[in-house]
Amino acid sequence: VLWPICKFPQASYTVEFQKCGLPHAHILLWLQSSARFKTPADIDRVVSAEIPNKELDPSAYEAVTSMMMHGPCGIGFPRAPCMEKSQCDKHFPKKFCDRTKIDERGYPTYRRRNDGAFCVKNGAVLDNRHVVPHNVDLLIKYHAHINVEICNQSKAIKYLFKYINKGPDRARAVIEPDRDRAERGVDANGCVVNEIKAYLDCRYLCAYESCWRLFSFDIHFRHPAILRFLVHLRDQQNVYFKTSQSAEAILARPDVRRTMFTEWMAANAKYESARTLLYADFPREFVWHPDRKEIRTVKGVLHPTFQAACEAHGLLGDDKEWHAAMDESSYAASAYELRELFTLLIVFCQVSHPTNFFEQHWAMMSDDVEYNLRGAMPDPNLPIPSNEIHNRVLSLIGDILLCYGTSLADKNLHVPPSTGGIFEDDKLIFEELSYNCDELESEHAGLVYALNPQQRSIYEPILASVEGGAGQMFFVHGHGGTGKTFLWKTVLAAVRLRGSIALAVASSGIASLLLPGGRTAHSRFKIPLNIDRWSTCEIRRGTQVARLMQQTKLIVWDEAPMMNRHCIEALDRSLRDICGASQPALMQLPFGGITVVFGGDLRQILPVISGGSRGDIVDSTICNSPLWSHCRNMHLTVNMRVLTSNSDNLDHGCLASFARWLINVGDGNLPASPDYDDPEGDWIEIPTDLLIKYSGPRFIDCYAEPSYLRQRAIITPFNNVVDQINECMLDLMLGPPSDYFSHDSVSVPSGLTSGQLSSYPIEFLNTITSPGVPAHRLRLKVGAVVMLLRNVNQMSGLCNGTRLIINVLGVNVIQAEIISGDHISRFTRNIVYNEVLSCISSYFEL
Ligand SMILES: Nc1ncnc2c1ncn2[C@@H]1O[C@H](COP(=O)(O)OP(=O)(O)OP(=O)(O)O)[C@@H](O)[C@H]1O
Repeated sequence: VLWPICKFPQASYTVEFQKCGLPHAHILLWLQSSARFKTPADIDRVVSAEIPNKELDPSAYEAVTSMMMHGPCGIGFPRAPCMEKSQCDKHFPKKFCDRTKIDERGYPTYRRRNDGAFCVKNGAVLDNRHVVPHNVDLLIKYHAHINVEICNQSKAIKYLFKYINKGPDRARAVIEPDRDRAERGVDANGCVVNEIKAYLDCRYLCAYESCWRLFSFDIHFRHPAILRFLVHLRDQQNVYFKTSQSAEAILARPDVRRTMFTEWMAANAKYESARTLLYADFPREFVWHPDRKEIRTVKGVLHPTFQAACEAHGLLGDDKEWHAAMDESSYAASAYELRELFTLLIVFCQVSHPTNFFEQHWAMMSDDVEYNLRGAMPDPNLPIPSNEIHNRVLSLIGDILLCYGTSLADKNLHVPPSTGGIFEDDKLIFEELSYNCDELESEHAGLVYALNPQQRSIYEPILASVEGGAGQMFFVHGHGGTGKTFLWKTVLAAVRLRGSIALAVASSGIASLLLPGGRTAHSRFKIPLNIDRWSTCEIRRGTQVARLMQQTKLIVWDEAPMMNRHCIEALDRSLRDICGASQPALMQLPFGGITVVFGGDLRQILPVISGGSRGDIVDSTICNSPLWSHCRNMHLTVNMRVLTSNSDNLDHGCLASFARWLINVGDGNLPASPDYDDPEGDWIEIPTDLLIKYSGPRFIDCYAEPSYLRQRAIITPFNNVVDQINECMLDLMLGPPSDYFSHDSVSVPSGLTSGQLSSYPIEFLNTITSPGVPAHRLRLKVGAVVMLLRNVNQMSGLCNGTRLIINVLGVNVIQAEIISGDHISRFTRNIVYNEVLSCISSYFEL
């Protein structure tokens, strides 16, 4: 039993330990810090760790030696209950000590003089080193083992509270048998009523807690409560702000104009009774809520309820936000854009009632559908049943969902009856076979003609493998600019113009945009995000994706070295299974007999293994996969980027030397600079002739021009520096900023109980920053450059790395223009704040 006494020695309560049947209860008294315990001598008066003098006080000697001697334990007494791994877990015997001391942490070391005092217990001689700290008067009065400790400084006081709230070590639980129902009362609904049990069904308070409450001890308090009354001259109140905030944003804050003092004046004007009170007396009848003055005011509008204010902030976690996004977009967006936005919301934004959501908005997504149906009818004036249009919109949304690798059924949307169109059930195959063969032919002819000898020596065996059905596996090594993408385009065109299916994938979204018909490997093959050596792709036999795989003749996988080998092995397992379903012999072949070409530069980014060591990273690369032994390695070494660059602005000699220098960096051939004697890093000096000296126009004069922004970027390795640069650049731009806030919650299926959940309050979640996820507050302005951090829609060029310029900042929707990749100048409306907008990183360029 551990018991705190706060007012010792005038403890006003009487706890009769012996009556409790605990004559030798182990009681720990923590003596609260007070003026009495300022010096070691004060402590010595109350707590002792020494054997009293038998001659002077026999009863004290008797009490201490019978109850407060620890042990014997240690050598010769290994079975003592305190012994753990040959050591006493209470650290007895203690050291002799001439006087009581309190260490800097607030823990006391009691006086244990080496004065020859001893007693004999269980045949062992024990001296002052074995005395448990005690108070002699308490021992004599209660005749119980009462361990007394001084809780002398605030650092140690936490124990006082810890022990109170710790609860008992033991509890008794009773499992009652289900007695005969007849003995019990049954209410009108047939439910058993056990009045006695219901009466006794009370909250359990442990002994410590109940005593703590009975004695009304404070847990904490501050006395006296002090509130500083603000006084200032008219419009001369202090305004606190961060240097990074713009003047407009500061002035828009309601707390800037309304202070405690101005509101006192306002209350005087409004309430008769207030005029009788002095400022200092005001709190007796009025309450000042420092936080309430602004919480209901959003962008200068005072909302009637907190809920309305939350809604205006877009903080409500129901579908309202998505409905509002659709409504907001409907004023300016076309039906086609609205369908894309709708699909985006369904895929990324966890809409809770997809069917309701669709039913409420399908009409606004149907303008062009009705127009097209009428155009196809012999008499355009005939009425079209709304059911027909409804289903047509659904089916168009189904087509977009397919591009995201999902379907109407997967998203709990109604599946309309089939219209019986060609390839209705195999849209993915149809899509892959619908390339324009004439265009492909002329493109291919030009590309093949231009191939350099190295590229040709790779192109031919790949085509031979595809045409002969040999199902070979290739790996094409090549540094940046050696013409890998050029080669992929040639090979893909060659296979596709023959009417065969060739799938182009890349490990990253931005690289996939460079390939014709390119997708990320994860989305194309449904590779699970949590991957291990036993994973398989989430492609079921008999599905559209599975049928597409069975028809595929070639897979080109760019930037393969940055993919964990388990992803590649998962694809191998899945393709063996899917292709082997129709021809069992294919199960024995890598990738089910499909020719697969991997490409990349092993010196570039390797797979990211969170918390992994260098060895883990190397182990996860493709060349350590068992599949590697099947791989035919080919090399591209001629830097075509240097050879073919025909820009007048570029000095070819400089470009070539830069390319050579870059290869040397990658190969580790450059010595660390003698100027930077840094044992941690490998510092390499960039030759001054490779540095570009900037002498162009200023950012503030040109930032409205997309072509200016497209060619410029600031790259820094740390997110906090990015944030600082963003703030600085945003301030340089004209116009008011808009703030968008993320909406974070703890994922409940992660095994947390509700108690554990409450230890992750929203405020805490909002402070968490992690790589790849922007901060809780995203500040944007029209004209700002942002970069997408997720693959939102690769077909539209919206993927991880796509840069856009903000054109319109709505409440729920942002309209932006793409400024990088092949989809430049495409307007996109389908970026909606909350989960999806959280994939945007504010990103500026000079
Ligand atoms: N055989 C060729 N004839 C003419 N131009 C070529 C040839 N091969 C490549 N190029 C050109 O060289 C440049 C670099 O080629 P490409 O982008 O294919 O290289 P890469 O290896 O994919 O580079 P990175 O790894 O940096 O993406 C491109 O402009 C491309 O058009």
